[in-house]
Amino acid sequence: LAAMNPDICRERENATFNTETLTNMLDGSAEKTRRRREIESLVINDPDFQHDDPNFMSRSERYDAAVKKSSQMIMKLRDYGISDPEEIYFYKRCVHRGFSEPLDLHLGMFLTTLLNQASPTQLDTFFTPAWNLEIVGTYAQTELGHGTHIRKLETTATYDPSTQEFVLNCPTVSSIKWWPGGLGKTSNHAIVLAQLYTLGKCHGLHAFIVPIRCMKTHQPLPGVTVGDIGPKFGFEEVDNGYLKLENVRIPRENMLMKYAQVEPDGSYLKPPSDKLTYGTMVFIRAMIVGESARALSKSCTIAIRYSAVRHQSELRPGEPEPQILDYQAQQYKLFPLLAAAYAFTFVGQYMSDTYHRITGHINQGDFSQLPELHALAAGLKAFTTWTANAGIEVCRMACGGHGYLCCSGLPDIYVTFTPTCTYEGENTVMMLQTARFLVKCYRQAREGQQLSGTVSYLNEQQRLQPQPVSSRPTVVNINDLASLVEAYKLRAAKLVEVAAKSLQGELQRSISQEDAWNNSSIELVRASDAHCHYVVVELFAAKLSEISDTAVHSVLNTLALLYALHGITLNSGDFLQAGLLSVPQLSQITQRIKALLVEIRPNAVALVDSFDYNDEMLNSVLGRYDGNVYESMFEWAKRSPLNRTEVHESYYKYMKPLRSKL
Ligand SMILES: CC(C)(COP(=O)(O)OP(=O)(O)OC[C@H]1O[C@@H](n2cnc3c(N)ncnc32)[C@H](O)[C@@H]1OP(=O)(O)O)[C@@H](O)C(=O)NCCC(=O)NCCSC(=O)CCCC(=O)O
Ligand SMILES: Cc1cc2nc3c(=O)[nH]c(=O)nc-3n(C[C@H](O)[C@H](O)[C@H](O)COP(=O)(O)OP(=O)(O)OC[C@H]3O[C@@H](n4cnc5c(N)ncnc54)[C@H](O)[C@@H]3O)c2cc1C
Repeated sequence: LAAMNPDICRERENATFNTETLTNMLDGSAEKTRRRREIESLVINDPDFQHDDPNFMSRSERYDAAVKKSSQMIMKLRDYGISDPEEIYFYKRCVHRGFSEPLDLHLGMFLTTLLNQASPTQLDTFFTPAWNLEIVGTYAQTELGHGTHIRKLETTATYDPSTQEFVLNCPTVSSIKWWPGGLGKTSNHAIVLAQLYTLGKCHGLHAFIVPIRCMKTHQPLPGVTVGDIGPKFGFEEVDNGYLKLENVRIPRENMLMKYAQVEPDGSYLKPPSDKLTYGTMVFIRAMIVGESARALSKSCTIAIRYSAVRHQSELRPGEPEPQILDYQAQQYKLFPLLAAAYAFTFVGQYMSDTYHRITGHINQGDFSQLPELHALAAGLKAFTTWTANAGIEVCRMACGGHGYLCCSGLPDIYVTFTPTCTYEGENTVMMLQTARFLVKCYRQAREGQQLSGTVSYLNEQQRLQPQPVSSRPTVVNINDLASLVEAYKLRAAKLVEVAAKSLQGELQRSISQEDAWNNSSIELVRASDAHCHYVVVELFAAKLSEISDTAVHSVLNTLALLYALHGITLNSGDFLQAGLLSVPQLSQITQRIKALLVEIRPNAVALVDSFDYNDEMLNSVLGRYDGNVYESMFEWAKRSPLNRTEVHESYYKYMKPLRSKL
């Protein structure tokens, strides 16, 4: 075993807090950390789950290996008796080393949609076979022609009372289902979102369970055309698919009927809210917030550990080359992202808790908090994925040339993560959904209604009217987190007002609501962004009050300040325009940020160690815990398929004959 790299050892000795304490806090408790590690080691020490480097495999081999692992995983989860959803998730994440896999849609959306939208009788019929993987399903909503605007989806489900069946059709090319994960080759069922027609009337989008492949032979059923949509930017393990349905008949009982219903004679019973069909999307959006934290914390782990062992250039003439982590510019790239990774971890926990709390109420028949849940999940999904997406690239480039190698792990993190900005609701579209809610709340507050929850700040609109800077004694205290939270709140209030006024102004030019909305999109997206930014800063600050360990508290407080101040510098125009900040304060903030970078420097490696990514999970030669990067890069390169022979066959086929001809 090679010795630990001395630079990275020194980093760990210099930390001012106990890594394990922080890891326990991130997991929820010491017991939870123990259990997570136990589950991870079950996978890592399992010979069936030895991980061949996918970079040296073809797409078909990667799909094959992923299906093999998933099948074994299901057996082993049974054998070990792991049934807690969180524990299943740890196990699964470790089995697939963070890659997406063909059963993702079955586990994440097919089962979830059944649980939330099937009637009790339907659950009896479908859930157990689906849980036992006899039924393997996907969530088939998006079509070639429409992903965002789902009201315009064209697939139809027409009720035939004479046989008590629905007849499904994709009548046009643009109505072919396109994208669903696991649809191409893996699934034998799909939850298909289709326009419901009964007794000659269209009732909009509803969910149907459609068998697509024979349960015995796995051949496509009559009327079903199904396949893989081809190679993508990433997601190579996943058979995202197409599906064309032609006069496919399913029993009446296959429409999910917990809320809306079609009776045997074809009469239609309305759901209590027509947005309940969209529930699974809200769930996944809420979960994606935590994924943003993971993608960013992994990338920071790689870039910061590597920056601690990499030496380059001269800082002072004649002295040894410094660790690149000692360059202020390097710290300025990485530490704000590290702070964001922590912020998003806490926001992810909050979003998951909030989802479960409000879904609990919905299951009791109380739908009152659904609009806020939707607005929050949509906005935070967009806000955190945008930041993490850009941040992964910053981390990769901060590793110089070696970041471009697949063995750095960063390209895979990027291509796996970047579609979160698009799927489950395109980010701009999601921001506009949040804005719709914010503008509505703003108007309600204006009319004197008392708002609660994350938008309660809009109640204070009168008090919030920004005054000229000169008439205020102090604007914001840049050393005080509570004061920064307040500034973010005021900025959000201001930008919501700007957006609402833009709408109002447009309407006064007597154009339609819809055109006014389109002409105000820039302001609307910015309002949502500011609202989400406020929520994130607020939650980070709130988290600090829960931390009892003083050393951990101190280092997280530094990170929270950095997160808040860095966000102000990125959006300084807003804060200046709103009169929340003075010009001299801007340069004070830069000075303060520099001081915070210096404070964080000795703890940087310990802060990424606390995320506790096992080397097997991180899958990065640059991010190795022991810091021995060059040796393992050289070993990895030797395994490149091009190196299987000393002389490649192309030499004999092309170069050698060419030489004799010239
Ligand atoms: C953009 C919208 C939201 C627009 O919907 P619409 O019905 O036309 O709505 P509107 O007229 O703008 O608003 C009407 C109203 O509906 C509300 N609403 C909208 N969505 C929800 C929701 N989920 N929960 C609760 N409420 C919702 C809106 O807030 C509006 O409310 P309001 O009228 O203002 O009171 C919708 O079409 C949509 O959600 N599009 C995005 C599609 C999407 O997310 N697809 C995901 C496919 S699955 C996938 O990508 C899986 C990948 C996973 C993987 O591979 O791992
Ligand atoms: C890897 C991957 C996996 C997927 N898995 C699934 C799956 O399992 N099941 C499934 O059903 N779908 C799946 N999808 C599809 C995905 O949900 C859609 O691609 C997504 O919802 C975006 O819709 P779109 O492709 O129609 O984009 P478009 O809506 O065409 O977006 C294109 C551009 O138009 C803009 N735009 C659109 N509407 C508006 C508006 N109202 N206002 C302002 N701007 C607008 C967008 O901001 C964007 O810039 C997957 C997609 C990917 C990439």
